[in-house]
Amino acid sequence: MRKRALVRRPGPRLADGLVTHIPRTPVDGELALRQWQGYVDALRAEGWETIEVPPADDCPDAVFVEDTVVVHGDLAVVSRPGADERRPETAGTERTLAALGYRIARIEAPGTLDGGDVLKHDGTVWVGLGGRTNEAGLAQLAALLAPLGAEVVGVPVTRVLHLKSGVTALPDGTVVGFEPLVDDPAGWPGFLAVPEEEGSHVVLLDGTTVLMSSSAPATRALLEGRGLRVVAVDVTEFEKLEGCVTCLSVRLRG
Ligand SMILES: NC(=O)NCCC[C@H](N)C(=O)O
Repeated sequence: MRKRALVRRPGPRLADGLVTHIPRTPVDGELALRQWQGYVDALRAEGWETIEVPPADDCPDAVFVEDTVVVHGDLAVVSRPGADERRPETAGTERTLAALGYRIARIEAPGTLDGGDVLKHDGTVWVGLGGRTNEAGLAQLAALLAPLGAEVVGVPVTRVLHLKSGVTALPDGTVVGFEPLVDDPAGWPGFLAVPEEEGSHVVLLDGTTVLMSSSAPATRALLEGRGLRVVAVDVTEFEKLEGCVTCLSVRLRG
């Protein structure tokens, strides 16, 4: 399987990125660039080819490229971000995926949808509602993915920015999250509570390896105890903007 990932380098206005659920704290732009490079290097070291989406330097949050698209099979559903300021970010992602041969569809007004609200595992696609993504966005995504065999399920998200700010899935499908920030832990069969907020976010690199933030050492130990290999990266400057390891890339498989 060919493993490729879209990334987008942070722009000069990164420190002005949106914050919604946490207090604003100063972001060190130079450190952020080094951390982004470390993230890209970690993907490459694990066998992922990285493809840079052209910068969108007028958009402070453009580095969080995951929010601009949902890729399923050969279809790229270009998002319509719930925050107006982020709408111009999608054009570069669309061009990049079209050039790679993906079929393109778009979420249209009045729908809104951020890629960070979309969690996929094994044919099920959970979509977080209550923040940046609305019912119309969910309905459009469901209609676009139904022919591909995906089942789309809405879940409430009120305590964090995006669904995947609260929960992600391990390679075996176990959903992990920091319980105080998960709306309905009991709604996830086999939910595994992790001890740190930053431990909620895993990027699956292969069937036994996950990428996560080095801000969550206790969660790392927990996951290693379950037999997973963990690659940890520093993403503190992105965490200050409610970003995390998931939102810095879009993985393309196959
Ligand atoms: N998928 C994600 O978790 N994206 C993080 C986006 C953070 C950005 N500051 C925002 O508020 O849109």
